[in-house]
Amino acid sequence: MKRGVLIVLSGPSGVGKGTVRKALFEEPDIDFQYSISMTTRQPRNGEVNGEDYFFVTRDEFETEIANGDMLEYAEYVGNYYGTPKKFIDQTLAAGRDVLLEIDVQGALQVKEKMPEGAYIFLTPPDLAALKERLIGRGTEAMDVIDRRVSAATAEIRMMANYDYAVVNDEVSLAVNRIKDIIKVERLRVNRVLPEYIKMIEELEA
Ligand SMILES: Nc1ncnc2c1ncn2[C@@H]1O[C@H](COP(=O)(O)OP(=O)(O)OP(=O)(O)O)[C@@H](O)[C@H]1O
Ligand SMILES: Nc1nc2c(ncn2[C@@H]2O[C@H](COP(=O)(O)O)[C@@H](O)[C@H]2O)c(=O)[nH]1
Repeated sequence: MKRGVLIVLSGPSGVGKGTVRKALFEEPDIDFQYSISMTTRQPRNGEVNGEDYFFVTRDEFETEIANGDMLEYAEYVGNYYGTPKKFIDQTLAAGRDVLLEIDVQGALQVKEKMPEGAYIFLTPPDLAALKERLIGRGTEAMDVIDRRVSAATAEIRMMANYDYAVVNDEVSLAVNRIKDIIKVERLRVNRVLPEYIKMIEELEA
């Protein structure tokens, strides 16, 4: 059985990864599994355990690390964030496509282990827009926003380590760009080539 496609959507906090991912998953032709991350950060209003994140204590997170259960993890602005390994292994082995939405440190760790994935860096039009988005979201205090914007300047320098860069100027445009990347990736891993061959045969008939 063929393995699923691994897409890693990454980029600075506030660039719009979650917004773009949710819009992407509403597209009728997208059938990806979403990897729910684990974090030690406190839930925001409306966030649901097991849907947005698995919210755990630092001790619980460190036990997962010690047991080798994390595909990757990073400490970001004072909290742990990481990707449970079992879900990724099982989903890909079952031939299902999976999307990770993670920070830059984590994405580069996954790339070391799974270079066959597609690594997409979502970038803001500029840093001022990034800060405005974080302020507009209204979920972090100003000192945390400043730390996230400061982390972003180092993260944007890592863009060249990715396979693709996508500007999130408008959500619908970013979604279409990512859908094009997914098509290319499916062709690359030979998953839809038969459909194209059938199309060519029909055109030639
Ligand atoms: N293209 C866009 N234009 C304007 N605002 C946007 C755009 N994309 C997202 N936003 C807004 O920016 C804010 C941050 O978006 P979002 O929470 O999706 O970012 P994120 O990258 O997932 O952040 P984090 O990594 O911190 O979870 C939200 O208020 C969202 O509505
Ligand atoms: N390395 C990882 N980073 C992750 C993961 N899940 C989310 N994140 C990133 O953390 C920051 C902050 O997230 P927030 O929800 O507190 O705003 C952001 O860049 C996320 O993309 C993960 O599993 N591993």
